[in-house]
Amino acid sequence: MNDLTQPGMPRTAVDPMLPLTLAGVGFAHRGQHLLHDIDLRLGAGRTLIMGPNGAGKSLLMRLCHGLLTPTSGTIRWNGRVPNPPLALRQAMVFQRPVLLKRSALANLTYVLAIRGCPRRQRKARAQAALERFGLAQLAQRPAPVLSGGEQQRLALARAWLLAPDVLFLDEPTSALDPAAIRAVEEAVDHFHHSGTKIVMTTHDLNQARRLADDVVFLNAGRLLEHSPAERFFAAPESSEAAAFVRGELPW
Ligand SMILES: Nc1ncnc2c1ncn2[C@@H]1O[C@H](COP(=O)(O)OP(=O)(O)OP(=O)(O)O)[C@@H](O)[C@H]1O
Repeated sequence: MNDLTQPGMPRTAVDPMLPLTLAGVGFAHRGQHLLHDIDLRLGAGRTLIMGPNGAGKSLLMRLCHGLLTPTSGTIRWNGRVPNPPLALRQAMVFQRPVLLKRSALANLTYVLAIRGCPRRQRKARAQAALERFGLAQLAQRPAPVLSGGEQQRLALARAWLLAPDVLFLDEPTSALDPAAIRAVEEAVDHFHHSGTKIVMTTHDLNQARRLADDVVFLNAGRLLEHSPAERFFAAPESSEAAAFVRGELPW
């Protein structure tokens, strides 16, 4: 199997994944309702999911990515129910990326191998990805000893090799210094400009202002607002979102 397209060239044009639509999606665990009746339609561009701690942002992303199954409602990708081929066209980067205890380079050649990339192409493609994300000098360094920012970029380089149509990022910069945050934001830009749909959570209002095309605002497991970013920041509809934008809702 050689399932990889060239990184930076999502297959959206030939076989669109989007829109992603959620209808009446809920998630309950041990009788506790954590997400309630979410209706949402996401098209292209950068969607930032915002809201206070415990609002359900990560849960919502995990449901969209297929790591969890809704206990009510439906999720559709351009009308299709989630299935393994559609899952392969998505990637997710976590706040603390899960990396192999091998070199940075080996983390990348491994993912190429399991996606069926011919052995002779793996090293060059992995090195190109390391270069793109500013990690070329660190190719032989074991991934566990990389700094937080470097690990994040390695996780992004790995996702880049998968050429995802959709990339989910769960608080990818929360523990990083300003230079590392900028590097991750540039990396997100690479994806965006190559046509990858971005769905990302952040607690950083300034980052959301820099990156967002549209904002999904959650509070206590409910979707209170989904608006173009400009409108969300200038004139939020709900009192909760207005307080949040003023920095008054607790994180
Ligand atoms: N797999 C799970 N099973 C049961 N409960 C969960 C699960 N994942 C999250 N929760 C609970 O659901 C609620 C929402 O969690 P979630 O991680 O989505 O919040 P969040 O908005 O991402 O918060 P934060 O900003 O703190 O990261 C929390 O109360 C959490 O404890």
